[in-house]
Amino acid sequence: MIDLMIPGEDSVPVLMTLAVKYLSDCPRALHQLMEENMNLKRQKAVLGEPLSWSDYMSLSFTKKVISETLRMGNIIIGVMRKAMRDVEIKGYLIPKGWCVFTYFRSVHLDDNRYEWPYQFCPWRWQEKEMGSNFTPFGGGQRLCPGLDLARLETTIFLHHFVTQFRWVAEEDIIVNFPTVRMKRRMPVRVKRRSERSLAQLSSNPT
Ligand code: HEM
Repeated sequence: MIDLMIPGEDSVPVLMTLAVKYLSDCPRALHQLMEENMNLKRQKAVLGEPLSWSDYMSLSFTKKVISETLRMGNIIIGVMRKAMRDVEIKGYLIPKGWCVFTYFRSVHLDDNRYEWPYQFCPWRWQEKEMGSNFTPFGGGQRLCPGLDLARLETTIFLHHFVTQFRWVAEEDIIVNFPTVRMKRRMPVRVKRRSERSLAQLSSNPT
């Protein structure tokens, strides 16, 4: 249990914080995310049903926002491996006993793999599957077992945050070393949406 809690404890809040940061800086993405989630909230209010797994699966733009946040944010910047025997990869020899650091940031922000890599662009995820160019959760035998939970928790957070609150983010910058964090801890002024606007939402589904 401890093994699951320690890696899961910090990474998901960082993912949520970065999503709020990128969305604050990209009003078009925020607007589309809000529309998608407001539509779902309206439907659920009309039907009087709680959120379900299929609702989660239907939030396609929200998924893209999370993928793009993972790509740009690089919450885990890379992973280390030790060669247990001589290994040859694409003509390069990694001798037995050597340690290798695979640096995810260099792949996720490589302009040969992603157009305008420093631009937050959730729409890019419509175009192609990123495959081995996208490894925020690692890969192979040590693939993060919390990857679906991390995405689910972040989706639930974003759904409630954008449908029930408005916010204004203060200026802040992302620090990438030694761990990813916000320099000023990302101060935001949050205001709950009024009861009236939420009531209008449920009485006027269009
Ligand atoms: C944004 C969220 C997360 C990111 C970016 C992330 C990333 C990663 C990465 C890259 C690895 C591979 C480490 C390696 O290969 O050496 C890993 C491993 C691991 N993660 Fe996550 N993780 C996240 C959330 C979580 C959550 C929510 C949990 C648990 C509830 C979790 C549990 C673990 C565990 C137990 C391992 C070790 C797996 C092993 O060594 O076999 N992670 N994670």
